[in-house]
Amino acid sequence: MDKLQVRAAGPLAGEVTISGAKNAALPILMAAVLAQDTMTLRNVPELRDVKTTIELLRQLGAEVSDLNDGVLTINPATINNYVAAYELVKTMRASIMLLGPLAAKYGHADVSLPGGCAIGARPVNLHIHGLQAMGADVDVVEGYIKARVNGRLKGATILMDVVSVTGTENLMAAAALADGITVIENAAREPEVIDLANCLNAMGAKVEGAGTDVIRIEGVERLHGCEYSVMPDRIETGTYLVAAAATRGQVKCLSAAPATLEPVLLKLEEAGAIIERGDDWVSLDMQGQQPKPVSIKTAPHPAFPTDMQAQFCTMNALSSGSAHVTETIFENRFMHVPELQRMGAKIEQEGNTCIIEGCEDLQGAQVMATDLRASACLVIAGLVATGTTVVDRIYHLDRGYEQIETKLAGLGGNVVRVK
Ligand SMILES: CC(=O)N[C@H]1[C@@H](OP(=O)(O)OP(=O)(O)OC[C@H]2O[C@@H](n3ccc(=O)[nH]c3=O)[C@H](O)[C@@H]2O)O[C@H](CO)[C@@H](O)[C@@H]1O
Ligand SMILES: C=C(OP(=O)(O)O)C(=O)O
Repeated sequence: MDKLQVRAAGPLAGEVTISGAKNAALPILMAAVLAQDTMTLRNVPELRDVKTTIELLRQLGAEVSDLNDGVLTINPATINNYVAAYELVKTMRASIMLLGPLAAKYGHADVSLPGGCAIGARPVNLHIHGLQAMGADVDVVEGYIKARVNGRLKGATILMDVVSVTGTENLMAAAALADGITVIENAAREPEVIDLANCLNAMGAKVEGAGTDVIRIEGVERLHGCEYSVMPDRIETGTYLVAAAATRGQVKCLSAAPATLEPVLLKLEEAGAIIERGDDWVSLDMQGQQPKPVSIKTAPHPAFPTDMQAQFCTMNALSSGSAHVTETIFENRFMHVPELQRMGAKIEQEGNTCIIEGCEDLQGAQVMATDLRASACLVIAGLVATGTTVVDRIYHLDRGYEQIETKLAGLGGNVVRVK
């Protein structure tokens, strides 16, 4: 199993090119199932989750090219199997996003229940209830969600009890082919929901209101293939900005979309960073200063994203004071805290809040990555710690960060992958 060996090498400095967003690419790749003919997707990141999605689509019978310099073609016309099997779904929860498109296009979807993961139970009841409201018969049998539709799904008004990103995306994609109008109330407003809506509209769908909490979809009878470029990854961007802040360095992120990460940029400014932004770039400069502590509370967009919480824990652990970090989205998203404590971080957890006392530096240790963003926060800690940090189980990291060791090395970081 691969590990990352990280050593401090002073402040990070330089430019890094941001990849396409994992959380936009995955729903878009799965929504390709809805098209009549070939989709050409650009800026697709080379990630383990993308490879898993390609494998899932191929198992359905779709003709999918290999990923070449960010370009992927998917011809869904050859799909003849409607089962997303446990073996792949268990490695990637986002596979649930095949449920809506398969049910809408083929009237038949058997998608393995994804199950919980390190950060929480992550139920999918809202995905199921929404499809039922659109007229699908949905049962959970032997670990599989089995959806059957007689004819077309019917447009419906759906109130989401909880704001769910993939729940909104699944139902929005399904509604694109439904008969009539679907209104999703209390919809997620994340930028990735907008990106999926833009792609669906490029395929001929009629989606309005994505990015607000009410999305209206007028179903159409068929969707065609299109060319679409996936938005830049706002969480990858935020991760490199925090890495530079924690090392008291400077970084310019290219091919980024700063407008999608405003809450993170505001908190970095509060930490003392000088942030500059253009349409497709954002830079951070700490001018050699230790970050100031910043309290954060995660919540659905446009509030502070849960996917940046772990990285901010590391930055606060290296700050000049005391901060509170409160997680309100997932019930178990502090698995990185004991690992940071092993590196000398002063963190006390009380329920869903961590109280963090900053210090000048951490000590290198052998640590275990428990999920994607926990892995990133441990790598950032290793960039500042004395001695060597070895981050184990980095298959989590490979799910969502393209070539992290190469990109960090380009900024002067000392990060080596060891087999
Ligand atoms: C592939 C992808 O885009 N993943 C992102 C997506 O995950 P994901 O879409 O799985 O997360 P959700 O937005 O659905 O989860 C938000 C909350 O809703 C709850 N819930 C969700 C669905 C449901 O049917 N019932 C229910 O109770 C969850 O347990 C959680 O407490 O949004 C999360 C929250 O921004 C991010 O951390 C993930 O990176
Ligand atoms: C939690 C995440 O992803 P996923 O929903 O794919 O597990 C993440 O990107 O931080």
